[in-house]
Amino acid sequence: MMNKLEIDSIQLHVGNHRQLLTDCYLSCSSEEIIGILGRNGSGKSSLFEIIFGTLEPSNKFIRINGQVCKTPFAKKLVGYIPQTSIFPKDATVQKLLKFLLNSNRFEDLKKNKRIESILFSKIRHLSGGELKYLEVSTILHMDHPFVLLDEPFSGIEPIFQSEIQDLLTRNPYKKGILVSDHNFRNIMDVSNKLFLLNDGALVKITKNVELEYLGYVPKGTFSED
Ligand SMILES: Nc1ncnc2c1ncn2[C@@H]1O[C@H](COP(=O)(O)OP(=O)(O)OP(=O)(O)O)[C@@H](O)[C@H]1O
Repeated sequence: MMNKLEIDSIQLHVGNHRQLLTDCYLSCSSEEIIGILGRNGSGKSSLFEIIFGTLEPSNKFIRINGQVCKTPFAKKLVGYIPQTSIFPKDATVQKLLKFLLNSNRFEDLKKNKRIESILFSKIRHLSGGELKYLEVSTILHMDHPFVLLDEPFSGIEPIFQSEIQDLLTRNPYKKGILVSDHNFRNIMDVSNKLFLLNDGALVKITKNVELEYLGYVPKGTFSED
């Protein structure tokens, strides 16, 4: 089944009436990977929490398959991997996966060599790369039709960055994916659509050089001079 997530009219104020998000529109369909770039503090994590349903802005409009949805997480429509892990540290990987996944999906994920090799380890003993790989592969095997990934490549060694990219592009259960990170090349490699969160608005990027014009990357990153 093809699913569609639409967000619109997001208004978020923080602190002393500062308006952090003013004009965010995007739509994401099954199998689409949408990359969201933005400078530190531009509001990417806040936007994800709003879409997930755990941060309440002054205004929002979120529709899933045409239905307005106030708390997508409660209806298991959206899964979220935040920057900092929330997986329970004392559980073993196997125990956690059996809890989070149905038996078919568990068997499926267990075939993955990386997962197989850490199955009996405790979460607290995984390396940063192993943990992020586990989190991303797990959320992609859960039931939510949409997944939000906040900085899955940050602080991760190159081999794992590339393996996490592979997880996203394989996307076996055809989820709609929103992914943000400061490693813009990883994001550009995996995404079908790219946005820059700039001055509170989601700006659609169609040519890489626009990221220079908007002051997100240094001059010369994509242009000749
Ligand atoms: N309740 C609050 N009161 C004051 N400022 C806030 C509040 N919540 C968020 N902010 C500010 O809003 C900004 C956006 O934060 P957010 O974490 O969403 O940005 P981000 O783009 O994910 O940043 P980063 O890339 O550094 O993780 C930050 O400057 C933060 O300090």
